[in-house]
Amino acid sequence: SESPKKNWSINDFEIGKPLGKGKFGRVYLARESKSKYIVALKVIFKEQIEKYRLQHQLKREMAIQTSLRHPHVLRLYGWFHDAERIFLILEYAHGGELYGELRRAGYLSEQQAATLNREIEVDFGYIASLTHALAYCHEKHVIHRDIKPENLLLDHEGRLKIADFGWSVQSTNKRHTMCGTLDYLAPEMVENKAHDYAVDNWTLGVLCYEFLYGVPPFEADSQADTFRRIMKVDLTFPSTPHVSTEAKDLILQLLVKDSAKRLPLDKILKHPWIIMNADPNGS
Ligand SMILES: Clc1cnc2c(Nc3ccc(N4CCOCC4)cc3)nc(-c3cccnc3)cn12
Repeated sequence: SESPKKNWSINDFEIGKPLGKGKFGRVYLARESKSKYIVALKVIFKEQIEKYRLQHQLKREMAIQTSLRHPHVLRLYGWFHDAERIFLILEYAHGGELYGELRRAGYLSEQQAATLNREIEVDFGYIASLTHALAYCHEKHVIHRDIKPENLLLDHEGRLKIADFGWSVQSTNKRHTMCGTLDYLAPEMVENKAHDYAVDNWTLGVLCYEFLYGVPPFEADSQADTFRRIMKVDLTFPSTPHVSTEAKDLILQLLVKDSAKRLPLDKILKHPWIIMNADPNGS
């Protein structure tokens, strides 16, 4: 909704059920009283932000997410604050977390993971959608750096929405800050080396593997072992479930240690695995 710049307050909203817990607060279903428009209200406690000195990061997340307009990026409509809390007015993703779907299903079909066609319109599956969204973010000089199933939401039609730009950065040059969870970290992040856009390409490879096998590729019992597996790119493909050689080929072209050698986003969309799953006459 293109609401004109308005200084919102909590009295403009009816708060509904909690949708989930974020790192620094909770997310609630909410409705704007006048328009009856449904939103997600993310409540962040100032004292938590001050304690971890994340004010600038939160400001950056808000500036970035407000500036991004893409069908696969969750909208941030605006924000307001009171004495102890900051409220983000976010697009409500009716389908909840992709994580939930992945855990319920165990793993996704190749069609669902790569791309899928709907009678009504060409719609893209998760990897294709993510690639389009990341290409858009990279055009706007934004590296997300924290793409993981928990940050991927689904709308009422099951379309993917990237949320939680808490760790993204407006990339002017190479970044050095450590962030994100372990499983999805590219080697250069794990080594706390300079990194750039290509970290998101690596993460696409991690997610592609996880969508098809139900577990991330470098999962291990301890953080140290996960680090080691990432640094060695210790990648194995279980024989089950049957995954096509094209899917494995794409994963192998993304999980490459040398960030300059990872398949660029535009080439991902032309990869045989994506093409063969975009069934042109609708399925
Ligand atoms: Cl931001 C934002 C926008 N929309 C959401 C959302 N939407 C949403 C919809 C529906 C269901 N349910 C659908 C029926 O089955 C039960 C779950 C959950 C979340 N969830 C979260 C969230 C955050 C943290 C943990 N867990 C969920 C954040 N969101």
